Amino acid sequence: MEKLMVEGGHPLRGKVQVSGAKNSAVALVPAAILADSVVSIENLPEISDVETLASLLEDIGASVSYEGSRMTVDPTNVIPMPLPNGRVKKLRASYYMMGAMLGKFKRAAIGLPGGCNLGPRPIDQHIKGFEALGAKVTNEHGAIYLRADKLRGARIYLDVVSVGATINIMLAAVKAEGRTVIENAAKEPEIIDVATLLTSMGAKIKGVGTNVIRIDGVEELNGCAHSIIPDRIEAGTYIIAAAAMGEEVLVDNIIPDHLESLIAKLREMGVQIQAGDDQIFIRSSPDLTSVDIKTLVYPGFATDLQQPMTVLLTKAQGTGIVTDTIYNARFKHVDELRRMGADIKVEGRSALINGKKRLQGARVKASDLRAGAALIIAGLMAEGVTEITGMEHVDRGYENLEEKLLTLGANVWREKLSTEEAEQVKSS
Ligand SMILES: CC(=O)N[C@H]1[C@@H](OP(=O)(O)OP(=O)(O)OC[C@H]2O[C@@H](n3ccc(=O)[nH]c3=O)[C@H](O)[C@@H]2O)O[C@H](CO)[C@@H](O)[C@@H]1O
Ligand SMILES: C=C(OP(=O)(O)O)C(=O)O
Repeated sequence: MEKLMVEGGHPLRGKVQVSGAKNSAVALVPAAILADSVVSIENLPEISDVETLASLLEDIGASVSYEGSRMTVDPTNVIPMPLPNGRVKKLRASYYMMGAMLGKFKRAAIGLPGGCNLGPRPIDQHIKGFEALGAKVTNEHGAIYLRADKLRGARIYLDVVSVGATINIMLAAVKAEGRTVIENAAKEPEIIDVATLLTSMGAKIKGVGTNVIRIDGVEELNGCAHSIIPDRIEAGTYIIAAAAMGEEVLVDNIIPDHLESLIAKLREMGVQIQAGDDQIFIRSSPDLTSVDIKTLVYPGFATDLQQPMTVLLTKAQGTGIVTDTIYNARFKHVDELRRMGADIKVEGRSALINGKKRLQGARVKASDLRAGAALIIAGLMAEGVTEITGMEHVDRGYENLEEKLLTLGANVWREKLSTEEAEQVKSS
């Protein structure tokens, strides 16, 4: 077990390159099995979620190889092997194996997924979609069994706008007979990225990026090459870090349009931001003003950036209210921030942040991926050294985190936990 040590107070300066999007990659890798020949995925982030998914593909007979940030998947010999718990539980996105295997084999047996503990993360809308396509779905001893004689296109109205359900239904429907219409679909850029890959394979998909997606099933899908879009959440994390501590920071290899809601809020706070074609320049200000944030489905403010944003608000003048309408329990970072001197109250699905508080280095624990990102930014801002455990969550989603922060002038390093510390972390 390791901890990240962050010595605070160093201004950030320079350029950081953003990697491929985690939340695309975790759907693109399972999608590759739908093809009948080799799929090459470029700009793949080197993160543990991708490694886990690649190992699941190997478990069902795919051949996976890497060359730098390119992954090649040869799905020629895949078989519908059950994937019970174990590694499936390590991440939420293992649920994309359900849609991909159902689409490919008309059957699948997959353990219930894991992922960040953000409160309940139901998959009823995914199941509703699979059933509408003709699958019989049962939950037996903690695993979901899907079986269909035939998949037939259907009209599916999502009761909640869900990224996961939209993608999973697309994966299951691309080879179904006839037309599938997903109504009230999510519009996140990662969904468009998955549809782009499927279209390159030969799928017929229209309307992605709107709330009605139409899919005309095809019999076969072929191999192709695809490059993943930049990670808007990783980019947002560095942008928020720069808004807190940046003298002059350039966040490069991004799609600024994907970050509009964040940019608008940061400008409202007084952060200087210039957006170019594929980069954003950020300069912090000593006089930041508080704002209120409400997370919403895309293009609203991303729930994944809510936790890092909470930290920035501890520095601003006034009181900011952060309301998470997607995950109402996504506030586990708040107790840890309080240990560092933050003045934050959680009421229902909102956090009230009283600003202009100086943070102090402390021993804190990352309870989930973006809580970890938030604590790292807090560490960069704090006086003294912050020790962050729970880094396995952060490693699920941030490629070369230390290297990138060091390039910007931060002072961060990892240390192994002593046996005593490891015991304490396990029992806390
Ligand atoms: C819309 C939204 O902001 N989605 C975010 C959500 O995606 P993620 O894929 O985790 O969640 P969904 O988009 O699927 O779910 C959105 C909401 O719908 C609910 N739900 C979902 C599926 C279902 O079958 N039943 C159901 O009730 C969820 O509990 C949640 O409140 O978290 C990801 C990781 O933090 C983010 O990258 C996504 O941008
Ligand atoms: C919560 C996240 O990941 P996951 O849905 O994979 O747990 C995230 O990307 O912020």
